[in-house]
Amino acid sequence: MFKSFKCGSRSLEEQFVLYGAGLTFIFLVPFSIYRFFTGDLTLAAIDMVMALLMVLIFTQAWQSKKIKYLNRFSVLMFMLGILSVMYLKGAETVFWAFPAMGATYFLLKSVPALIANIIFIGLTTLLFHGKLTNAEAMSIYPSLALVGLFGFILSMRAEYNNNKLQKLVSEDTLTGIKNRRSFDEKVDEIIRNYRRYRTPVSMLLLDLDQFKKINDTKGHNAGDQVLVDFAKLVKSKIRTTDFIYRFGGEEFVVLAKNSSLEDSGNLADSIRKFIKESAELSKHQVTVSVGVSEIMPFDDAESWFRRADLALYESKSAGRDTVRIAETGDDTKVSFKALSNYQNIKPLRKKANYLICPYKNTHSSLLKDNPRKNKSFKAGAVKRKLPTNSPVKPSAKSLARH
Ligand SMILES: Nc1nc2c(ncn2[C@@H]2O[C@H](COP(=O)(O)OP(=O)(O)OP(=O)(O)O)[C@@H](O)[C@H]2O)c(=O)[nH]1
Repeated sequence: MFKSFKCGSRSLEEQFVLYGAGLTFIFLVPFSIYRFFTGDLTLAAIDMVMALLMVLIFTQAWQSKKIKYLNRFSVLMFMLGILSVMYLKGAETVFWAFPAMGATYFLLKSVPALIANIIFIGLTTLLFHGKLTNAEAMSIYPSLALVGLFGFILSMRAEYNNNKLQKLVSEDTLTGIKNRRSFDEKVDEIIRNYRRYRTPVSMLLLDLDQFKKINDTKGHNAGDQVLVDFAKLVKSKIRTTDFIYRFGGEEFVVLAKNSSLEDSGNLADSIRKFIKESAELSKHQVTVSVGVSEIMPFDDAESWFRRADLALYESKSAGRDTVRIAETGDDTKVSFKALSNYQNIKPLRKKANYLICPYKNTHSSLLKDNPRKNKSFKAGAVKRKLPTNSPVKPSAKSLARH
């Protein structure tokens, strides 16, 4: 139910299992001891077994953080425990069923929790079959059914609100694609995975060219529609395993998984062409500049993004409607490895709108040479300001690199 919300390093759902198992253990142990000393050995044993199972659930949740199966297991244990108590002690202990039924809605999603509760009520009916007076049956079964029903409605409402909230914080309201916040989260996740599996991932930073002109000449609504169409078109061009985000304003990012610098360069160039030739956008003469960088072993979120941003800057400087790739390479061990990955990239240099920008000693010199070096990656969109009398001629510095 709380799947998406994180609190510290553990999700609320994980915390709930930990607190739930811990508190249930603390609650059950005195009961077990009391029953032991009052001679109720069977119930004392059931309480103790339940308490030990709570210790098991707690330690598993603490270590593995995979609480999906633990939740199901907890529900099963709760229900079996209550059914055993009701079997041994009779209908007067049925009130223990209510907290157990309520707990299922915290531990499972609403529909599985409802199913679990229906099964529980069915088993309770079998257990009490022929043992209840009509008056008892008329109060026990409807009350169990109502707890199950209201729990379900509450849980559905919480899930609905949770999903709505999740959408609000993670999506861009104009284009419907994921927003900057989701991008930050995904980049962190990709970097964590990359450090472990070393699967290549590239970042394509896309910036619409002279977008201000569209707003100024055709109005803000037309500008909005261009952004919507642009997001839709790029989304249709990338693989379903890739991700697209609106980074801010007229700037978008694609994260291409399992994609080397060369593959991503080709992808970026095909997006550039696709946008230029698309029926929806060509009437506004929309073009896009793209900067591409591939994640490197030494990267953090900022340095990876910074390379794509520099490549985009080069792309804008070179007259817009182009793709630039930030190629890493220096004499350090890390970059030597990186260089050997790019042996096949040379043919791309021949393409007119497609040039490779080798940034030497990427990690340190990027931050040293970049005029926006003090801007924090997380602090807001970095903006580059270029002369608006497009097309800007490729800068001598940029061409000199090649
Ligand atoms: N319609 C609309 N315009 C937006 C939105 N967000 C940002 N903008 C506009 O996007 C424009 C961006 O302008 P600039 O940063 O000068 O960039 P540009 O005109 O694309 O020029 P270059 O990037 O240098 O090619 C600004 O006029 C913003 O007002 C939006 O959600 N809708």
